[in-house]
Amino acid sequence: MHPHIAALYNSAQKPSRLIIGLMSGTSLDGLDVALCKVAGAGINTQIEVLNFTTVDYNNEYKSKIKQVFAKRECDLELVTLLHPWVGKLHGNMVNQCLHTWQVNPASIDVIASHGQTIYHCPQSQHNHKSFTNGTLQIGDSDQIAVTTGITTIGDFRQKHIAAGGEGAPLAVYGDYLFFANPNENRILLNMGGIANLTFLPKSGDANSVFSSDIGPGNTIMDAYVQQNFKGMHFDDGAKIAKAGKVNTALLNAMCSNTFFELALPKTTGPEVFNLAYLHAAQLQTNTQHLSHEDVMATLNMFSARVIANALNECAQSAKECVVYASGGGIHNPLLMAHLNALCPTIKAFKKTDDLGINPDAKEAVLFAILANECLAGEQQHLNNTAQGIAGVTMGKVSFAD
Ligand SMILES: Nc1ncnc2c1ncn2[C@@H]1O[C@H](COP(=O)(O)OP(=O)(O)OP(=O)(O)O)[C@@H](O)[C@H]1O
Ligand SMILES: CC(=O)N[C@H]1[C@@H]2OC[C@@H](O2)[C@@H](O)[C@@H]1O[C@H](C)C(=O)O
Repeated sequence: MHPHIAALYNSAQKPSRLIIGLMSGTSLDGLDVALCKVAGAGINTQIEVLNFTTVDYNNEYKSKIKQVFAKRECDLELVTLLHPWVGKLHGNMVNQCLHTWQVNPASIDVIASHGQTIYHCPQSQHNHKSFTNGTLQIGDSDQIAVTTGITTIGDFRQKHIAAGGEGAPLAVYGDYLFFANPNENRILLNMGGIANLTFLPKSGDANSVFSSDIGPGNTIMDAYVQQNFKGMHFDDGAKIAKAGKVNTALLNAMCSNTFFELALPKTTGPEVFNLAYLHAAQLQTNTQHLSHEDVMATLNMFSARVIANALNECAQSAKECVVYASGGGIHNPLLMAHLNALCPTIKAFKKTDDLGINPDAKEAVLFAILANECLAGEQQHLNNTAQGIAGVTMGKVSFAD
């Protein structure tokens, strides 16, 4: 047996494993790195987050990725070069974290790497009859494995697509295994660039569980701030939006898009929800001359309204749902206040730290859970193609040498 296979076999049989989960989202703010101690597998998974940090991306990373990010046309040579470059960078960031945390790389069983999404296009979006759903994450796992000396499991989304899914959201697998609870109907809400939710009925009925993207979380707000407020990446504390007034005509125009009419579950990305989307709605409503503050107030309410609509829809199918929120959007006080006001059907709004998981770390932890399933899972507990949940094991293995 190859020593790397023997090492994986050994890891899979240990009572607990050390797995580093890596997530680089659509906001391009940084690489989330979560060092997790994972015991068991399947519905017996137990997770302890031993260390977590976000390693901020510098302007070079942001500007290089933005040249290809969510663009239908871009420089193919640059994409080809970025794939190993991002992988190597992520590997170096992991090395830097391990050094800071004083953790021996040899003690880590595997790294779970999401990579950097550069394009996401479910069939409902691309409309080419001869193609299936598509998504592309760069940041080659071989580079991460070679740079860190740690076996790396990556590229999780392609199996989901191969099995008929849209490649996202994958949160449902980790959410179901780790957060489902027989005493409470739960909605796990993540508000990153794009907002998504997982519905977990207390019945535990795997056929009723589902996960879906909702629409924009922070992505259009971030893009608008970056375009109009030099040096700013996002509307910190919603200061800009709080100084403006919601424009109802613009808000209503933004809310009318075929994506919102599609049944759940569905996925989307900044390929749809971007500044061009805003500009089209402004042209349609003759609101091109609004102040930046009024535009931001409207964008904030737009995200809140579409998220609230999805939460209220879920809450109709199960009484007394409790929402557990995560992702950068929880730090936006105006967005949170709007959500509270727009969701009378929700019993309570909480954050995932009430369930023991730092809300900023949740997505990185999710990928650690997926890698743990790839390594030590026995069978998939979820398999419902109607809900976009394929009963497959995801992830590809890269060895260090
Ligand atoms: N203090 C704050 N005030 C307002 N907004 C904030 C604050 N902190 C973070 N955010 C928002 O959260 C975003 C980052 O969220 P997050 O890291 O969850 O995104 P992501 O992982 O890239 O997204 P996804 O994985 O969903 O694509 C920021 O770009 C910003 O819009
Ligand atoms: C293609 C892609 O990277 N999608 C992300 C993005 O960020 C949030 C939302 O859109 C979600 O669908 C997904 O990530 C999470 C981790 C998921 O798959 O559950």
